Amino acid sequence: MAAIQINQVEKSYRALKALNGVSLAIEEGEFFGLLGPNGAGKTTLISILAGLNRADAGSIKVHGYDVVTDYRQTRKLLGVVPQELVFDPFFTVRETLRMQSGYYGLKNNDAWIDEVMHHLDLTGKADANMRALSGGMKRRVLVAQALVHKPPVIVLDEPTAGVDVELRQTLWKFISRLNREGHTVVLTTHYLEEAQALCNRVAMLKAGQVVALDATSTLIKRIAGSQMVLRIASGTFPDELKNLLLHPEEPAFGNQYTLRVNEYSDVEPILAKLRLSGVVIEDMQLQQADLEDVFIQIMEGEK
Ligand SMILES: Nc1ncnc2c1ncn2[C@@H]1O[C@H](COP(=O)(O)OP(=O)(O)OP(=O)(O)O)[C@@H](O)[C@H]1O
Repeated sequence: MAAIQINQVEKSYRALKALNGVSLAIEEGEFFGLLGPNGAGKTTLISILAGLNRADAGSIKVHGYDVVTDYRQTRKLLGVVPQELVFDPFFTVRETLRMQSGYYGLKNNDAWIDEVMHHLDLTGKADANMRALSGGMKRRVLVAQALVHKPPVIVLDEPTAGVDVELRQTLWKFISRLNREGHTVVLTTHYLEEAQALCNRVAMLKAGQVVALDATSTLIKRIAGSQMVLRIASGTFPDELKNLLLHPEEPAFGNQYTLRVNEYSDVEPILAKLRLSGVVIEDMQLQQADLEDVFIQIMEGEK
């Protein structure tokens, strides 16, 4: 059974179709990335999943339970870290986490609360009032709050937007550990490097539709290929290689040319053609394409 089964979900805000028939299944134990430019519909999808918003059509199931009709079950299965920081400023960190535990009917949850605070480097702030915390610290509490009931499915909406490197590392270490222990993790982020490093599989949303859905490594291999960056010391770049340029419509950047190569065996014939046309190479680098290249290609609509 899928951890999350999203079936033909539609949502409009007046004339704007924020989600236009989204379907995808996230398996138990996956570390899944939900990517897309601003306004693609990621937060709308997560808020429907979390029961904070209603779909106009379609359904979402968590471990087989419907997020609308079986809300009591799905809210126990899910731990959602929202994008926005909303807190009661008069409570301490520990009180906030105890209250959240109470909300799930958990008494005597202190051992786990202590462990979560420890892993998120919050122990030193346990008795500080929420209003006295920095934005980064508040975000840690938001993560801790979503984890008090040890949810099997953890959903993080832009958890690292605007936070420092230290928190990112602390957070990813802890979330990766929970994932290794069997928790399903769904992440939205604009940091594609982060998504590439963490997510086994990603979906890309564009204008409310899924435009790519695959293993991260497959997407990178299938779509982007590698790049060869050449700097020419002398000679003229031959016309017959211009079809390999990554951006043939743009003028060359200084003496630098970026070519698309699919395999290492493509490199030698390119070098031979350059040599024949009298080009002397000053510098050459082969760069493996990354998720950002894939993202840009897909969002521009060329596959
Ligand atoms: N409550 C609302 N009322 C009207 N329009 C909304 C509302 N919430 C979202 N939208 C619109 O729906 C579209 C999808 O928004 P959503 O926040 O889901 O995108 P997103 O992919 O999460 O974007 P971001 O990366 O900026 O967080 C956007 O065009 C947004 O302006």
